[in-house]
Amino acid sequence: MAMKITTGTSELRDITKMERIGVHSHIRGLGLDERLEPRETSQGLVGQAKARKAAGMILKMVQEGRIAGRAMLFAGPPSTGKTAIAMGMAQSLGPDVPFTIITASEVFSLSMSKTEALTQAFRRSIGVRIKEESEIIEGEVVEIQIDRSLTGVRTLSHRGTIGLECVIP
Ligand SMILES: Nc1ncnc2c1ncn2[C@@H]1O[C@H](COP(=O)(O)OP(=O)(O)OP(=O)(O)O)[C@@H](O)[C@H]1O
Repeated sequence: MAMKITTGTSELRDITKMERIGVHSHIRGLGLDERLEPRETSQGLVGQAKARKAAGMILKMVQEGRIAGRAMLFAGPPSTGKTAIAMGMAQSLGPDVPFTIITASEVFSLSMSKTEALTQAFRRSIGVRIKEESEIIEGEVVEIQIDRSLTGVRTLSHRGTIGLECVIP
């Protein structure tokens, strides 16, 4: 796929997000058995047995509703699987649990305030589904009446009425 790289901030941000999704797209869970023991290779993860088991124990407490609103800190050298295990936890919690990545450089960006960056990340994380319902009235327009002021003075806003001939089932 061709990608255009310009100095525009939004385009650069999109590419970063796509790359991050790509490098972890093989992860579908923590790869644990029913006793929370890590399978050697499972759900896209391999090795890191102790870390996966520890993450699985926390995950079980979350699933059972025993902990909520807490944070986990993953520490370790670069590229050792911290993000991968966090992604595995989110995947195990199901499709309704969004995985949101936010980098320090986004929070300290010059183009956006810290509050705005954090607000956007929270909005992505809470995964609110907005359902909008609207009533549609179908019919044939039989009359259009625009109300004009009696003095003849033009105003910016006009009120009017549209008459519809409808068939009500
Ligand atoms: N145990 C694992 N099994 C399979 N793939 C893994 C495992 N650990 C890491 N990876 C993959 O290796 C790459 C680097 O891992 P990841 O980005 O999770 O490391 P990190 O510790 O979060 O790095 P950084 O500190 O630089 O952010 C990613 O593509 C990730 O999916």
